[in-house]
Amino acid sequence: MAQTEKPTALIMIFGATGDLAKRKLFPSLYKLFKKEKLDKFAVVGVARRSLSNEEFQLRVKESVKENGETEADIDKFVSKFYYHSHDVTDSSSYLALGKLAEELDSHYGLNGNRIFYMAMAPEFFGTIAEHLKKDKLTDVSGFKRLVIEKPFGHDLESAKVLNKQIRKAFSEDEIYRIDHYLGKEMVQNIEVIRFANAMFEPLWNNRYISNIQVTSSETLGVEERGRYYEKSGALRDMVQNHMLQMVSLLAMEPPIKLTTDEIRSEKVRVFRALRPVKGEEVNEYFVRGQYDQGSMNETDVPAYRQEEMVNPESNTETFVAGKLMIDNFRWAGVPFYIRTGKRMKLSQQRL
Ligand SMILES: NC(=O)C1=CN([C@@H]2O[C@H](COP(=O)(O)OP(=O)(O)OC[C@H]3O[C@@H](n4cnc5c(N)ncnc54)[C@H](OP(=O)(O)O)[C@@H]3O)[C@@H](O)[C@H]2O)C=CC1
Ligand SMILES: O=C1O[C@H](COP(=O)(O)O)[C@@H](O)[C@H](O)[C@H]1O
Repeated sequence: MAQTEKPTALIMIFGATGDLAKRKLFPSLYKLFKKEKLDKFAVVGVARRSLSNEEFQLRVKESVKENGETEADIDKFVSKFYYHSHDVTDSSSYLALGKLAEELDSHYGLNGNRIFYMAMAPEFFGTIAEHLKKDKLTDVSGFKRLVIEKPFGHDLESAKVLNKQIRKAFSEDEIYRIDHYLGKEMVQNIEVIRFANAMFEPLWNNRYISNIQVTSSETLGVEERGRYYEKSGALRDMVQNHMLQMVSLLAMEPPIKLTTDEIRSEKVRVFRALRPVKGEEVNEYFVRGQYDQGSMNETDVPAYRQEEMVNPESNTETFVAGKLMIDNFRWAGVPFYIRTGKRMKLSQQRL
């Protein structure tokens, strides 16, 4: 598809009743729809709970409502949303999903294009990809894409296994491993400030910068995501992906071209220069914390251990702060301080 063409596709969201779908995916799709950046499309939401199409559409409607939106626009948008109740571990259910996909493809004239968005706990990513292939949902006449955010495995070994699983169903250029922080204006501005501004680049080094701080604090608690969060904690939920992406953009050398591959290579060089922290040094470099009960805007809020689907004795961290050192010529001696947490006093992302 040429960059200027408006996309036409069936979008399948796995985990369509969850937080990511509600807070990010539906509102983003609606913004594209309002700006007329989507051509023909339909959305199939997949999750276990039993919902009718109308109930699902109502949830989508609630998540996109903002001041000034017209009901008619929203109704037109949500009318393209369908719901398929399905446990992704149950093989028998994919055939029905495939049938629904074909019907919608032909009803809306979607040219056989399909986007599969994994808005579910990471342990399901590989299973879903394998089923999509086995049950022929990836046998399409148009393009197919798999979108995954994170966590991508929980260590190197599991990331490799996951890669193998998804590569059986999708080729490398069909897989979009994304990080939504890279779409934030503040993060996109890093490149502009650094590389399109002759004033800053000469100062961007250890001679003029004493330390760099990257903060992402949220006032939200874990909400209804206890099951997922218990296995992830702040370290895997925020640090290993978003925080390190920001550190790499701040620290990388100017790429020879502003292309995906060149930028990635420069980021990888930053990670190679990251000083490993030995087991016995962890306490010197990192602190972890967990939120207790308290009040936010005069409303009582529970402790992490009292949240739904959280072990009452959980030691999962909801706050992490740490110091990273990048041992290269540019950054020798400059600490990068990162901090992120839930149920903090302020919601802010700061560099
Ligand atoms: N929330 C966020 O801001 C962000 C989240 N992410 C990533 O997105 C993914 C999802 O996160 P999030 O939305 O927060 O998680 P949630 O726990 O809020 O949602 C999980 C979803 O998966 C569904 N689900 C769970 N088990 C099954 C199953 N066996 N079969 C079918 N559906 C199932 C749930 O619905 P039901 O119970 O009805 O089955 C629900 O819709 C995670 O990998 C997370 O890291 C990435 C960036 C931001
Ligand atoms: O990836 C995630 O990000 C959100 C925070 O993103 P933001 O765009 O709302 O700042 C976080 O709440 C969630 O736990 C995590 O999975």
